[in-house]
Amino acid sequence: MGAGSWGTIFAKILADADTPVTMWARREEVARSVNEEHRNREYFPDLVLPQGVRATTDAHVALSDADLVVFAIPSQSLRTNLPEWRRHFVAKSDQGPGTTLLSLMKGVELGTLKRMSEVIVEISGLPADQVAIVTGPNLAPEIAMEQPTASVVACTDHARAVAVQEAVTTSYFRPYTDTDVIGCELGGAIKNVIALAYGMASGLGLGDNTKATLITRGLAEATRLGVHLGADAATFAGLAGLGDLVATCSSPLSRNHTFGKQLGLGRDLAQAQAITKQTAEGVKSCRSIRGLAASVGVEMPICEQIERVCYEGVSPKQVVAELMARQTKPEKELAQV
Ligand SMILES: NC(=O)c1ccc[n+]([C@@H]2O[C@H](COP(=O)([O-])OP(=O)(O)OC[C@H]3O[C@@H](n4cnc5c(N)ncnc54)[C@H](O)[C@@H]3O)[C@@H](O)[C@H]2O)c1
Ligand SMILES: O=P(O)(O)OC[C@H](O)CO
Repeated sequence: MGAGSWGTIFAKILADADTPVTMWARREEVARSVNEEHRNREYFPDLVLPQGVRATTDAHVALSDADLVVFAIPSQSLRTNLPEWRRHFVAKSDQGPGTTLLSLMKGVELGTLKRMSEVIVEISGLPADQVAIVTGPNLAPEIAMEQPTASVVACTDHARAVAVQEAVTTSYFRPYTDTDVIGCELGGAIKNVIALAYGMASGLGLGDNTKATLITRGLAEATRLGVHLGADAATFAGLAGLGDLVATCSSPLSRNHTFGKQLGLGRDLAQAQAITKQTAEGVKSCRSIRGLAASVGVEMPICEQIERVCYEGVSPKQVVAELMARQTKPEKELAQV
């Protein structure tokens, strides 16, 4: 569900793993180009998609026979789409182990402060055991070129995670399984905000010490929130945590990095949006993640400062000064949790 950057490349992964796939696209021209030319002209004009990838704009056609329903739209748009989609997959879910609902999205919902899998459980009415996520260092343009990467399939039902793992294993995509959905999902959402900070540091012309500090302290604040919300601290040292954080922060292919760089160069939110034009999930998630942290009394100073740059007009230079002026403390605060 979603024929954008990641939806298209994930469809390629499924088809290359011999799992037939029907992509749902919003626009007729996108579905037509996939079916007639085996290309998604808008997102990857030079990439020939496998024969096993079909596309439709009809949600019923995409969903009614699906064993695995994959969501790949911007996080904040999931809630408005799910009630209509749900009608088509819930009936099928009465049979066998039931439909698996798989989120590829990396965000936290504004207002409810829910992770994407929580939104899916709430609206689908299906048990959490039927909802899985895929997350990790997975920049779609690199995977489009079949550059090797690893990823994580997380589900509270281990057997279901293994089934998804089998459905998406290829010579270039190596998924591991995990049952820590909370940690994996938070790792994916928070790294987008830290990548905004890292991009901002690039825009300010700051060097590798600053960037390494952002990655390390960003990981510390992600871990701190995760552990408070029931995640396993070790998850944040893995692909869904450190792996994705490093890839997204350091890659010019990352939309969050690119957006942050524009902010660091002195553009405001509207200007950065107009220049980059793509989904940078951290811009909205910095608000919900900060809200989530506040709701459990956890400090997330980098996320907080990114929100101030985005929504309060504070300059990136000023937030650097404020982060550096914070009260000094021991590094390994987790020991105190
Ligand atoms: N692109 C990547 O490399 C990548 C990798 C891993 C995870 N993700 C995550 O996957 C999710 C989707 O990202 P993407 O890169 O595919 O985004 P994208 O912007 O490339 O594509 C989004 C798709 O959703 C559709 N869409 C947009 N607004 C919609 C709405 N209101 N209702 C229905 N459909 C809508 C668009 O038409 C498009 O097909 C994000 O949460 C992102 O963080 C992306
Ligand atoms: O382009 P970004 O910043 O949305 O990052 C894409 C993926 O999440 C990287 O794993």
